[in-house]
Amino acid sequence: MANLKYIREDIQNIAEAIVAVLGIDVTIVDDDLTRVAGTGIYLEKIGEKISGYSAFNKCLIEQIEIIIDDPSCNDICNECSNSGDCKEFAEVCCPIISEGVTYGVIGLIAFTEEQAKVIKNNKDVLMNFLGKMADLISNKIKAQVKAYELELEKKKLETLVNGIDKAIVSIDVDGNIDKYNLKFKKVFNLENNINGKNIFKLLEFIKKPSRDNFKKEKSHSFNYKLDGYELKGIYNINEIILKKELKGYVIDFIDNKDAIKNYNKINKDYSITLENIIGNSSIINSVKKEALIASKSTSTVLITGESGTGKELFARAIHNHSNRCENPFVAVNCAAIPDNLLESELFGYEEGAFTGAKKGGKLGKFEIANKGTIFLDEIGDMSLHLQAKLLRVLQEKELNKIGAKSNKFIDVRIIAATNKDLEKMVLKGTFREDLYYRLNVIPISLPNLRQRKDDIPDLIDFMIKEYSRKLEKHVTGIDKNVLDVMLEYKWPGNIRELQNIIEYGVNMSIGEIITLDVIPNKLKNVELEEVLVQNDKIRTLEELEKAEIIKALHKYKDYKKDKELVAKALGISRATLYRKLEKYKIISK
Ligand SMILES: Nc1ncnc2c1ncn2[C@@H]1O[C@H](COP(=O)(O)OP(=O)(O)OP(=O)(O)O)[C@@H](O)[C@H]1O
Repeated sequence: MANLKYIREDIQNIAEAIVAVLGIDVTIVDDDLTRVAGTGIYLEKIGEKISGYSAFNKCLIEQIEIIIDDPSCNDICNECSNSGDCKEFAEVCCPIISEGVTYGVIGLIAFTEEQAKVIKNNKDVLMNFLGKMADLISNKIKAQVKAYELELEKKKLETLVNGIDKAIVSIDVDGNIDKYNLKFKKVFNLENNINGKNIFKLLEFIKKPSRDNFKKEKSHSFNYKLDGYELKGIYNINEIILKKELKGYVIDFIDNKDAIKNYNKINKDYSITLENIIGNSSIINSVKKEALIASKSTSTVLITGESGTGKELFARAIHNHSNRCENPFVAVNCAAIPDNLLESELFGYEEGAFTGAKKGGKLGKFEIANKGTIFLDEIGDMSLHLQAKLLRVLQEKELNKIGAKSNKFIDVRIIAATNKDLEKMVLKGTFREDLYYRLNVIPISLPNLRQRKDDIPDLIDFMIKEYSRKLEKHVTGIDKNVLDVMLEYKWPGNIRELQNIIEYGVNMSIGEIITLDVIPNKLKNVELEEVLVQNDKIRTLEELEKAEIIKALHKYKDYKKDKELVAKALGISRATLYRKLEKYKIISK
């Protein structure tokens, strides 16, 4: 990227300074033998390619200095194509070299006898002088290369900073704006020229950093309002320190909505769609169809189903299929947050709403989910007081923030979920009937795993792959016996429980196949669980015998001589015990 033509002005000045001192004309050519500077008759020939000047060519190629003091008997001149017409009486030329690369040639040319005499009489001095001039030019080239590299770095940084999806600005120690990216101006609706303006005046919410307390004050929440435009988020300040001296700060800003969007993007269930929810049983397929229809509507959806059946997964898929998918999906677990905090979590509050309220107020989940979807999980656990507030939001589509003077319009799609029987709760008076009907516009009932046993093999396959990858194991499948056990088991914890068992199995497996020995006993002794649960049912003697055998196996499962102890407890021989295990198809370790 270096060429003499980029510093043409500088080298022309050098050429003219030489003529002024020596009275001999100067010409400078680049590595292409194109004249880039010249004096006397060469002034008009700048830009032309020199031809036949073989001394310059030789000087350039061989990186040597050349003096011709008598062209009539000089070998180079004799070979030169221009030898008949040459008007030169003498010449001195020197290569311009920087870091081993030749960038051109500088030469002194005598067009009169007198000038030639000066050259002849001062050969060494002139050669030395010309060498110094060539060095001067090569230093200019180095500076030009540095300036180019710096400009390139600057351009790269500018492109990088503008490509970041975050507003960024740098300021000097007094707060005067130095550099910023496009997003910074866009996010704060700022006018065109903000260079040199003071950030503490422009964005009053920014606190001037104090050096003593800098670490503690690095991050703050902010609330920015300008002509009806409002923005809330977090900003971080970082120091710019050069050679131990504070030179300024870089401030970045995260809009609360952006933060949620980004969270959603990295969350594993972000991209879940109905097609990639595992399961092909007829029951789950018809639920998927209902969910697809629900995704095209804006009405409230109520998803019911036992714990771990995939209610949140379906809620996300509905959101992702809807035309709100580019906007936030905000999940709130109503049971996990104490009632007194849930209100501010959902609806937010204004600054100064109550003692202890945060400066700048707090954004509620409903505001964050604006234009998107809010997922109210475990809605059955919401207090009656909050149920009333939620009902108002649903009816009026307006939000009344704690401490706010007026209501705010919100556009949020609600998907609620519960594993409780809301109808029963309505009858008992613990859930508002009006809210129940408002929520239950599109009901979706998720089957438990017992009702979709056909899906178990696919789910197991999917989970084995997932955990093998995560845990860096090479487990590829399960033993047929394990699958039989799993198909028999009742799965009270549904898919989440299946996930736990597979994760444990993949962890514990030594080989490629998950075998019975890494499967928890509760799965193997299905009947025992039933015996303990259904003790009021009348059973056949065979059923009773089988149950007692399982009970005994369970009791002595951790003993070394378990079969012997079981047989003894049941009052039968070991051989009879084995026969009965075979008969009742009881799997035991
Ligand atoms: N069809 C499926 N394929 C694969 N994984 C699934 C499927 N359904 C659910 N899961 C996984 O099972 C776990 C439980 O699902 P999810 O949290 O959606 O259930 P839930 O009904 O909302 O549970 P809870 O009522 O306890 O909140 C999650 O890790 C989810 O990714």
